[in-house]
Amino acid sequence: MRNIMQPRFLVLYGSQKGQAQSIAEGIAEDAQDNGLVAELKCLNQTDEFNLEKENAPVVFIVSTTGDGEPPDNALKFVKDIKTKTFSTDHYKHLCYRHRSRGDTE
Ligand SMILES: Cc1cc2nc3c(=O)[nH]c(=O)nc-3n(C[C@H](O)[C@H](O)[C@H](O)COP(=O)(O)O)c2cc1C
Repeated sequence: MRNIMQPRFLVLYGSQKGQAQSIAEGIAEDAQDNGLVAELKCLNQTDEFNLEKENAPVVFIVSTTGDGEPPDNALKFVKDIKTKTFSTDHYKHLCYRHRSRGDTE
């Protein structure tokens, strides 16, 4: 059971071949070892996180596949973000870091 006093953050990953997922899992394990609670979710688990209301820090770990494409399990998330129109302060509340995985610039 989660101790409500433990600082929580959210780790969201998108991964085609597993490397980004493995890094995300490593972050979650390290967090647990250091007294933090990391909720690990794939970006396609959209009913299990809500960035509109998220007040904990969010870490995105996302790889690139194809020709600069998002991985299959991040496609819907990316498509939704790209097709919606947001106000400039829509995600102002969000504290996040993004780590991309790829082999080209
Ligand atoms: C088929 C394929 C396509 C890739 N396309 C890109 C790309 O367009 N840009 C890039 O920076 N890296 C590309 N990469 C490199 C991957 O992003 C990199 O190996 C990454 O670590 C894979 O993470 P994953 O295992 O989580 O999918 C590609 C790799 C593969 C196998």
